[in-house]
Amino acid sequence: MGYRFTDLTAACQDDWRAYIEHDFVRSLGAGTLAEGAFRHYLQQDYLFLIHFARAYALAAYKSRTLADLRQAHEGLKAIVDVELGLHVGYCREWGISEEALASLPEARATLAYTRYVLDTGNRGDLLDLHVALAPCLIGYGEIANWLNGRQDTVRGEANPYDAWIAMYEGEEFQSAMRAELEWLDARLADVTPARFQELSEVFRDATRLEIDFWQMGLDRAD
Ligand SMILES: Cc1ncc(C[n+]2csc(CCO)c2C)c(N)n1
Repeated sequence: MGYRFTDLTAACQDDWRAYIEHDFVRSLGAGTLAEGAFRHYLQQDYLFLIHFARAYALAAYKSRTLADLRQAHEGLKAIVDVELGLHVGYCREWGISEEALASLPEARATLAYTRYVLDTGNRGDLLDLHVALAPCLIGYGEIANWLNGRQDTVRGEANPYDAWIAMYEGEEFQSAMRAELEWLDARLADVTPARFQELSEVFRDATRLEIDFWQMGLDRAD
């Protein structure tokens, strides 16, 4: 007992590194990622964000305390009122119109990942749901930090993907990531070994689905 978030990553170290250090991430950092792959990723990420908002709504439903209900409400508001708008604007800069986004077919990797998260939350409790969301919420912050520590990463105008890195290294995102880490550390502190085992499986599966999401971008898979 006395678990914390880092025990989840330690329990699936190979999958976690394969997610953080994926070829999509490396080439994005180096500025060599094919633009078509990035566009495909951005389009599917729009659908991902919509389902992610639904996951926050589910977190609200699963909340037993007012503090947890408020946290879920804030997450839902942030996505619906701010982040989806920013995403649509960013897509426009990449030549993807809002109309195109509205009629996108959903790729299998998007479908699998988002519905897995929602099913995990439905079947389990709020902690299951947060653990299923953790590779997304904490992984992207870790990815930005990992990229920043690499020699091969190109920053500034020389990298067409610089704005993407800047968003996830930014203080606003990094502080949301730290808050999520604290929330998880507090709850993991008193789970039993059997419960930790269940949660590790959820975390590993969600991490593998993040790997598939990167690969979908690279392969432009539908
Ligand atoms: C496949 C995929 N995984 C994770 C993120 C990152 N992300 C999505 S929503 C959110 C937090 C809500 O503010 C974060 C960090 C992404 N964009 N796409």
